[in-house]
Amino acid sequence: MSNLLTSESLQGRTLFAIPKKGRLYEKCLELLGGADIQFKRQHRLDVALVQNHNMALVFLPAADIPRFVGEGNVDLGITGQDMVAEAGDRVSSLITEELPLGFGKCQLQVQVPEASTSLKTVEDLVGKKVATSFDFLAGEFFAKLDAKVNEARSAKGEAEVKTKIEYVGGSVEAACALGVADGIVDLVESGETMRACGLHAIDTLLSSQAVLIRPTTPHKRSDTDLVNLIARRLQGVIAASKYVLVQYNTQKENLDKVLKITPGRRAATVSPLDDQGWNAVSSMVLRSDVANVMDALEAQGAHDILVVALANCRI
Ligand SMILES: Nc1ncnc2c1ncn2[C@@H]1O[C@H](COP(=O)(O)OP(=O)(O)OP(=O)(O)O)[C@@H](O)[C@H]1O
Ligand SMILES: O=P(O)(O)OC[C@H]1O[C@H](OP(=O)(O)OP(=O)(O)O)[C@H](O)[C@@H]1O
Repeated sequence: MSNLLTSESLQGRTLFAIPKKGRLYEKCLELLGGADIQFKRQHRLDVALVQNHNMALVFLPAADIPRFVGEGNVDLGITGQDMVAEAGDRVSSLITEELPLGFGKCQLQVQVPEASTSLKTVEDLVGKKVATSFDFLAGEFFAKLDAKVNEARSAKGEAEVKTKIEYVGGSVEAACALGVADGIVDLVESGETMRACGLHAIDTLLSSQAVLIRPTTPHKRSDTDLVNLIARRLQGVIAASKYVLVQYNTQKENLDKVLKITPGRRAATVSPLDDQGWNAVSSMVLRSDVANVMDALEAQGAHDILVVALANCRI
């Protein structure tokens, strides 16, 4: 295979857009590995041919992926739900959110200096300056708020006010300290960045996580079977990360009680043990519940409780 990537080498290939850097990048690579999508990304190249499928990966800024997917330039993409919303109704109406991916979880929040005595609610920011990289969503949010506040103001004969949305490309949290803005709209996960900058959140515009997206109307070039196959594989990897398999032995007289604790997704598998009076049980359990489930099983007399991680699954 030639090392040179040209539009000809992409011809006929299904195109899958992946964030080229940032918070979602590493997780996306793990996901692709789990789905056995094999590729080598050459230094400085934002396109990589997939070796075991008629597919190419295109590494793009997370913010551009909704538009490329919506307009059918690529057949599949991963980005944040925040980016889909920020792309606006025209683009998001062209996109189907195929699968929430369970990582890149964060919230888009309005933040103001914690020490401020005059800025306590979002209404206090009306007519002031707000810095953000999400100028569409923040613009929509404050336009509605402006309208509400202005209705009350006009009833009192007061002049209209308009909140000024100031676009900044990054390090948004610095805007208040630098005097560029009175408040900001930015993403919060742990809240560490916000607190380190002396800010606190006073409202939430949306909650977001990474999502697999595809064009609602596939491009005529698109290989729908391959797109569906990849989506199913990714779904398997995500499900495997959410669940574990719990296996244990129980006396038959306790079976009803332990099956209430581990009912399984469809039903638990119950097998005889080579010891009359005992059964072996295996059941899928949400990873986040597993410690509580083990405690409860032990309290009901279950023995030899094992938790097995799933490398992959189809459910
Ligand atoms: N702190 C965070 N925790 C979890 N997910 C986040 C966090 N910050 C951002 N994200 C998610 O990752 C996406 C990409 O954000 P990121 O800050 O990595 O952007 P980027 O594309 O690297 O751009 P830039 O570095 O220029 O800001 C966001 O749209 C959001 O969905
Ligand atoms: O609540 P926290 O866990 O502190 O995360 C929030 C921070 O993460 C994102 O920025 P990132 O670190 O990705 O860099 P950026 O500012 O360059 O976008 C976001 O813009 C916040 O600054």
